[in-house]
Amino acid sequence: MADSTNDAVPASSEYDKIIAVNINRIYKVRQHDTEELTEFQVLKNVNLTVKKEEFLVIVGPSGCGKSTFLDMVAGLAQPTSGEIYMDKKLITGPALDRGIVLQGYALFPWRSVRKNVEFGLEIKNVPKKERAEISQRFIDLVNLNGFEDRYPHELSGGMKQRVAIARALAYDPEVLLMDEPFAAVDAQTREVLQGELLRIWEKTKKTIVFVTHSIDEAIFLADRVVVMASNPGTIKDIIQIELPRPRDGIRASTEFGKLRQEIWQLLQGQHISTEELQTNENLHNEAV
Ligand SMILES: Nc1ncnc2c1ncn2[C@@H]1O[C@H](COP(=O)(O)OP(=O)(O)OP(=O)(O)O)[C@@H](O)[C@H]1O
Repeated sequence: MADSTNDAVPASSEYDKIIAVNINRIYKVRQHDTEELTEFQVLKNVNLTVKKEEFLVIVGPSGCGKSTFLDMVAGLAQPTSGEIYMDKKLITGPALDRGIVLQGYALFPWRSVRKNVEFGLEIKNVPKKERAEISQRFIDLVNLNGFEDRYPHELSGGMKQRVAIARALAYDPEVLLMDEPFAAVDAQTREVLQGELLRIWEKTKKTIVFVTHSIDEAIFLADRVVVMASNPGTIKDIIQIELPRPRDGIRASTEFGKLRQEIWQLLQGQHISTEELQTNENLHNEAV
């Protein structure tokens, strides 16, 4: 579905890419015992601006509405009230200007790596020769050179996720929407993919909205981290991540530790001391 212009576009600067205004999402849920329909508010008054070429990461407790919000930016779901604009145009449905990378890869099992990456280009009617050139460029970019003719079941989890990223990038969307894309891979592969994603982002200058449960992943990747609270889903705070880039080796720094503690406290809604933080080794990459 195409996006349409809207008279009531909110004031925005030339640096704004996506603007969400007063987003509310209410589901009607049937009670098992009485069969009555009750309202369940998932998102309440969410206002958020994503800047052009920004890497924005959203963290928050399970069920706070992160995926719901991302689905709305993708145009796959509609708010009950409120609007989301991209480049001052109201988002009313999905379009190729927004690429989506989900947890669990969602590759086409009957298509080879090359054919998966070419999918969006086929929809855009890009001629065959050009398609082959573009797909090869993105296969190389995600370090899958030599695997072009493999099928998804012949790849590791990390490789499948690389294909999903290459597929989303190949048709050149302006915005990349990523919903826990690395949740299904092992910790080591996850760090490799995070590094690769940053390298690709710096090279391609996309605007990225990325959802994760991992505080470390959020800090490592983001320009800003949006911390959400649940019941109903609201934005609790937005933390600017001013760590220098490139960020290789940054996880061990004091600044990184401070940010980890700050976000952890926000998510817990309570104060915990540095000592407590350090004694909990699992906290590093723990799901929130
Ligand atoms: N179609 C639906 N009908 C009713 N409730 C729904 C529906 N879809 C989602 N929800 C509810 O909305 C809430 C938010 O879901 P959402 O998947 O956006 O949360 P999330 O923050 O992404 O969670 P997680 O981190 O666990 O993936 C959840 O409580 C979920 O049960």
